[in-house]
Amino acid sequence: MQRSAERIATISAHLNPPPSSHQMEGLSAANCRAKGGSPGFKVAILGAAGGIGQPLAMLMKMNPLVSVLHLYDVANTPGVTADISHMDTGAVVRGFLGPQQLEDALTGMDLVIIPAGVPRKPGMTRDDLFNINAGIVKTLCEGIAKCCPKAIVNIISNPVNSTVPIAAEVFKMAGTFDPRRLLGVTMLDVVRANTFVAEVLGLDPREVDVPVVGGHAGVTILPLLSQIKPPCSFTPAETEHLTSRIQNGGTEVVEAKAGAGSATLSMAYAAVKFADACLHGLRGDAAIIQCAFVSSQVTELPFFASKVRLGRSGVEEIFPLGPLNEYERTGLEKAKKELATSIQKGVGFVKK
Ligand SMILES: NC(=O)c1ccc[n+]([C@@H]2O[C@H](COP(=O)([O-])OP(=O)(O)OC[C@H]3O[C@@H](n4cnc5c(N)ncnc54)[C@H](O)[C@@H]3O)[C@@H](O)[C@H]2O)c1
Ligand SMILES: O=C(O)C[C@H](O)C(=O)O
Repeated sequence: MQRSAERIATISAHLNPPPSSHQMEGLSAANCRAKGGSPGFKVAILGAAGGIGQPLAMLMKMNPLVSVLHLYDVANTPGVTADISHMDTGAVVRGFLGPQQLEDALTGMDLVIIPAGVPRKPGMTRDDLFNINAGIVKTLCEGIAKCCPKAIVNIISNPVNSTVPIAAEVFKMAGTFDPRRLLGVTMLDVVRANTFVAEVLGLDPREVDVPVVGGHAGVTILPLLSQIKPPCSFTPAETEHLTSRIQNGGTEVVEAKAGAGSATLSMAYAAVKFADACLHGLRGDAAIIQCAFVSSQVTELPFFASKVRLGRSGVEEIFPLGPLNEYERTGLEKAKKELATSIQKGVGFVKK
């Protein structure tokens, strides 16, 4: 009897939260279970109400490794949180709205995923987003440095080639920078590469593994077709076609969406695939290897995307590029030139 009265009180509190309540929570019973310490990781999504954020939030709510899911945005989080929280999966969902709730959103998080910021429209480069997104990423990373400095951070906001260096500078200034824990998400390039190569080879894309190195914009996206699994050779025309399609995959979507934004659904899929790999690494699973844009000594540049092994501390090993053919060596030089400028632009933004 007592228990049932308590339940009714809990449900009623959920339906009529006190006006001062600043958090939007999912089902109260689930909250009790989380307070009791259910296994799993605490994940925050910053920019959770956006085109990427919403499907990403939905897919993370379905991930059995997630026990608590914090959804932060400057708009629309109450609706997204209420909606996602009705899914009958284990993770407890809480919503946070606006800068005054950023610290609560971040405190205690193991993994923070950042898709906050504006997307491209046709005719724009990713670098054209810098003026708006640089400041957004800087502010969010200042919050991370303060509230969850040990969290793994996955940066999706473009231009990734500059926003990752921005994040690194913010963390350095705060004295919290751990290069193993900061990762730019280039997974969508790998997802596209696997798909497009599988199309040409007539294979199931799940059987194809294409390393994509460099960065995440135009010529900085460098697929290493000479290293694909299963091993396969391409004609020069096939190599040219595939490389160009992989490098311009983002633009293909931006043009098809005709002003309504850039890739959101395939990006949410890629972001979850990558976040899931980070969580498996955190759990201590063996041989978790993905491509990511990280602080690196693989080239002379301070950041570079290549294959990395993920573990309990984040990036535990960065693999060398391996043997490149002449086409790839030429591509690498072009990629490094553009990357150097984008990295410097990000560093300069924080240092100015
Ligand atoms: N890394 C990649 O492979 C990849 C792929 C696709 C898109 N992107 C990038 O991801 C970003 C988001 O794309 P989208 O399509 O979801 O855009 P969107 O406009 O649909 O959503 C962005 C969300 O960010 C929120 N936001 C804005 N300022 C914020 C702040 N200060 N704090 C928290 N949230 C804030 C907005 O309210 C919005 O809900 C863009 O920069 C886009 O270029 C990257
Ligand atoms: O192309 C964009 O602007 C978004 C994203 O970087 C992508 O590769 O789809």
